[in-house]
Amino acid sequence: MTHDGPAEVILTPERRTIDVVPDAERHGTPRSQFTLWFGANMQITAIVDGALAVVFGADAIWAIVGLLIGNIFGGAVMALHSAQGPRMGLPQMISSRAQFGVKGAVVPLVLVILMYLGFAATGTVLAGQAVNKILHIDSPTVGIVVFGLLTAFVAVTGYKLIHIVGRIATVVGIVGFSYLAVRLFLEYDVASYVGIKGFDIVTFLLAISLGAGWQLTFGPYVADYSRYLPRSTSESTTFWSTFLGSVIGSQWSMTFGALVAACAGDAFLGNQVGFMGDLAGPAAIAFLIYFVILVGKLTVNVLNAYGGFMSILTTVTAFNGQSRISSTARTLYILGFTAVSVLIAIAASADFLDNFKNFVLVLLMVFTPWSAINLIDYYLISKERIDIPALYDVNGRYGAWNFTALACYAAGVLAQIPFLAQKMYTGPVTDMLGGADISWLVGIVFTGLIYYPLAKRTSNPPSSMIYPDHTAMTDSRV
Ligand SMILES: Nc1ccnc(=O)[nH]1
Repeated sequence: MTHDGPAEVILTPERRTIDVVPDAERHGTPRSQFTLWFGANMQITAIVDGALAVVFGADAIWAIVGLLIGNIFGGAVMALHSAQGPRMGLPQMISSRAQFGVKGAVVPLVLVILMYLGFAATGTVLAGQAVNKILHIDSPTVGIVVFGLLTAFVAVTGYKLIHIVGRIATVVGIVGFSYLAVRLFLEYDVASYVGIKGFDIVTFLLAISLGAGWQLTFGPYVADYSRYLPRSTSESTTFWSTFLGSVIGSQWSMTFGALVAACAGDAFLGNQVGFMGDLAGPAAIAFLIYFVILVGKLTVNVLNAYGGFMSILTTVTAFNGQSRISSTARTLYILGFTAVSVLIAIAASADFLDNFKNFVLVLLMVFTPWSAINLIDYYLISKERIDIPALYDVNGRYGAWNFTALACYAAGVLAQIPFLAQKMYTGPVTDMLGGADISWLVGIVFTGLIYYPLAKRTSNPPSSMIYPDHTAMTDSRV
């Protein structure tokens, strides 16, 4: 385990926001990436995601295989973003200024903020139910507000506490989910519900999309939690610890979800949180399972509040030129974000939430082109050399608006339309493919193919990583 120092250090609110983390503040080991992403994925929404693969028609066995393929593909992309953290020392989204320009990055940022709010609001509804079960309270509002306060507390305290919550979620997740799996096999003749339908390509591809989509939405989060690691931390260790944590955690949850859906279908989908408690059996154990659900949702929702506030700050500072804010302002940003997500959660009817989830999945189409552009520039064009002071300067190397990146981004979003299979719209190519949705793959590949040659010609990367003067950091790789 890494040493984060005494409790008063862990509980002192973090000061850094979107500025570079200097060497003196770097600490920890990549193992923290494993526990954070494992813990954040051992959660009820991942179970629901896995269950959906079966609800939409796949046999549980094929759903599990498809989810695994998707998790591996999407997990590789998200972990490549994470591997940027130690070298840059920057949160994930501000690095997009290197591709899109200081103001141009606002385009993907606004969409990322909407995603953060969407996940925070929907997650808060489920976690609020777990809080209510624990406290024996009926009013949904109480659970939602309590969960919002917990989220804000951890997010304000910041990085060190977030990693500790990740470790707790890892341990309680393993214990709780193992117990539930045993209960599922005791309560249901699981073998008689799986392997009964044959292979079907459309639902198999959907399972892949559900796994990949889940991982890809974590792309905008990841470097936020690897940016304090020592600069000497190897890229491959950061990659693998993030990848394995995220893929194993989500695959575990989704496999469980696919089996639950095969055995219990609607009984689970109609009442996910309550179903888990009932499956747990005796009231005392059900209580512990609600706690496990709460800790898993808290871990991921803290990431929503933390990444959400930094994305809002990155948007605002593109126009007012600041790069640091006071601790009070930082706290207010986080409270503001959490308050809005709580209000949406309270106001939203169950039906609205369903639509909102769909909306969030639609948002996925705007992240795949962002991932492609951010990763291709960082690894293949800039070759891991970023002029960090220029990220905060509209007159710097990256300028205010990078029209090449913005045009490729727009093209990458539009190219996916014929391939979509959403509740609101199904594209013509999707119909030709019999309903199979491969839009996320199109979003990555198409954007990459047009962006690489154009950016290669137009971009102007520095010859080594340039850190701000005040940090006295130099690039050890030149
Ligand atoms: N990207 C995300 C997936 C699931 N839940 C979240 O809160 N966020």
